[in-house]
Amino acid sequence: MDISLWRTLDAASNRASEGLRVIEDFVRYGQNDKYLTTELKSLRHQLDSTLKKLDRLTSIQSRDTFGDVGTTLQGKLEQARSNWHDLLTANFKRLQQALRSLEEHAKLIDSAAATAFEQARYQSYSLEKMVMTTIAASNTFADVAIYVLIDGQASQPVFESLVTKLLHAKADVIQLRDKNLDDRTLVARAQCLRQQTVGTGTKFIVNDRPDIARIVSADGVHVGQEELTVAQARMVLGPGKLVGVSTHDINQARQAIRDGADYIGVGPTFPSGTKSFDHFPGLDFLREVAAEITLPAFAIGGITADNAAQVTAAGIHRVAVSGCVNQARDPRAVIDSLRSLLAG
Ligand SMILES: Cc1ncc(COP(=O)(O)OP(=O)(O)O)c(N)n1
Ligand SMILES: Cc1nc(C(=O)O)sc1CCOP(=O)(O)O
Ligand SMILES: [Mg+2]
Repeated sequence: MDISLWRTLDAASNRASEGLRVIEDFVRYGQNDKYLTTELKSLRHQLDSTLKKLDRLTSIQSRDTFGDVGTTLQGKLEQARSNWHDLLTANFKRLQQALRSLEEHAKLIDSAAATAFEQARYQSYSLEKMVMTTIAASNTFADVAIYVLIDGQASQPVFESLVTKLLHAKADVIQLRDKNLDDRTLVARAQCLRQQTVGTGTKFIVNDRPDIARIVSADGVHVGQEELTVAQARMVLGPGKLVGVSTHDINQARQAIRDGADYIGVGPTFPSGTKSFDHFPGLDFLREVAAEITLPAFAIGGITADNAAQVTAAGIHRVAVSGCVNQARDPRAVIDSLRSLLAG
């Protein structure tokens, strides 16, 4: 066996492991994201076990760091990482290029190892999407705590007046969720909500309908477990828009991350006057999400200023509410007290 092949495998395996470690450290210590850390760790272990199957000793013996012409060719760019995005992008690239090199060179000696490196490379593409989306979404929703769901109301003027109150109350997100209006009326309400929210800092999400979200240039869409997938919703909405997903158990929450959702609804937490449910994952589910997920998560279902402290005690500091705000005589007072409870 040509020693140069072992030298190449040694260098590429070190590069892959190092790139993966940088990403894992960032997600673990910088983001405190247990789920993503676990996924990255599992890829690292998988990679280690494939590398072990190759002849690691021969590979190390063939190492010639001082004779490597590449060690003195480091570009300026390699020392310059101006933000988390650059740092992660560079290290995912390093990982993927190293995996490709391992795959191509392993083909010369061990086709099973080559296939394993190929699988690891595909997994790294998915992980890149999950990590980058989660961190970007955490930034997008950094100051977002109160998400209000409203229906289309009895008329356009009544609707406009409700939206005006919610904007004065500084609701962070308003979702238009109406299961009864015909499409044209729904589009008219959505257009009105778009005009009222534009430039205010309040995000505008359409429930269920990426087509309507696109028509009115909403900020995003919210989909449920039996509706369009995140990828399908993005296909309709176009790039740069938010897609949220309802989740009712921890596996659905993990799947939403793998699908590249920007946020999740987690519930139902308590019995709700807005929608009826047979099953309540409740506070236990909120605790599970808080323990391992940093993708923005909004507790939903029967949340009011009277029980919001239980939500924060479960580790969730964002809520999506409907009844407690829309039926209040003073929506602003409710939003203010929710906000101070969530901040506490
Ligand atoms: C923020 C948020 N979370 C959950 C839901 C519920 O969505 P879904 O399960 O699709 O049910 P419907 O709202 O469509 O009845 C939501 N709308 N928003
Ligand atoms: C629409 C909806 N979805 C839920 C879920 O758990 O997925 S709970 C819910 C109702 C939210 O309204 P309220 O604050 O009035 O209970
Ligand atoms: Mg829905």
